[in-house]
Amino acid sequence: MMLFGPEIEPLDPSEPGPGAVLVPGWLTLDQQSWIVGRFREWAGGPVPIRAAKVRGHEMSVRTVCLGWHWQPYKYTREATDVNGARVLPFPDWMVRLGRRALRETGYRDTDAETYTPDTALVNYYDDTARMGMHQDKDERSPAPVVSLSIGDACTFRFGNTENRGKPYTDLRLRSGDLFVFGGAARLAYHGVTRIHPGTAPDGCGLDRGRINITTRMTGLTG
Ligand SMILES: O=C(O)CCC(=O)C(=O)O
Ligand SMILES: [Fe+2]
Repeated sequence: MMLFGPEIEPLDPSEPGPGAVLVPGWLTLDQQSWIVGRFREWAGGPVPIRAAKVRGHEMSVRTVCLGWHWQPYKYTREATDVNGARVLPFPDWMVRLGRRALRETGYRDTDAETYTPDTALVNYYDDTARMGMHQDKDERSPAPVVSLSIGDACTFRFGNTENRGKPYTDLRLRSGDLFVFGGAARLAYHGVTRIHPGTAPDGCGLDRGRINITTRMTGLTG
């Protein structure tokens, strides 16, 4: 396992790079299954989970948002591309979790304490879902993205900030893993090339598929 913070030199070119930190098994099984319970509530609405449409094509991933609603390629309070309802508020426990994530991945205390994520994209992947290489760049704040994974493992491709291609590193994100990307890695291209069905651990709360939660600071007001 490799663990380094944004202020530390990259350890090895095969590692994701400065600002990107993977912490395997960060969430306990109890925490994972509790979060899956919350996911089932969020998925029901007021804005039900849906596949966002990119240039007329539905994504294979289905997403429900908290705090701000993301649609290609903007954030709004109301899900104008779904049913017009206002999204659920961003939960306080997720702010605390995000701050702890930064503290425990080598971010400076001041960065961790001021981290106030105000949106979460909660993605559900079935066996065949994927996510193409992209940057998370609809946020105006440079604050890190905190990513939590539950359920089946995936191959997560973490690339460079210039383009979708090489160099990139293929990582395995498993149930309970924390991945943080900020600093020099904040605008790195990344995607999910495949799900590994049947790899969810007993007790994580999910029998099939994968949940990924990313918390972000939009930098928006209103
Ligand atoms: O599922 C993942 O691990 C990544 C999700 C992602 O990149 C996103 O929601 O923007
Ligand atoms: Fe992303």
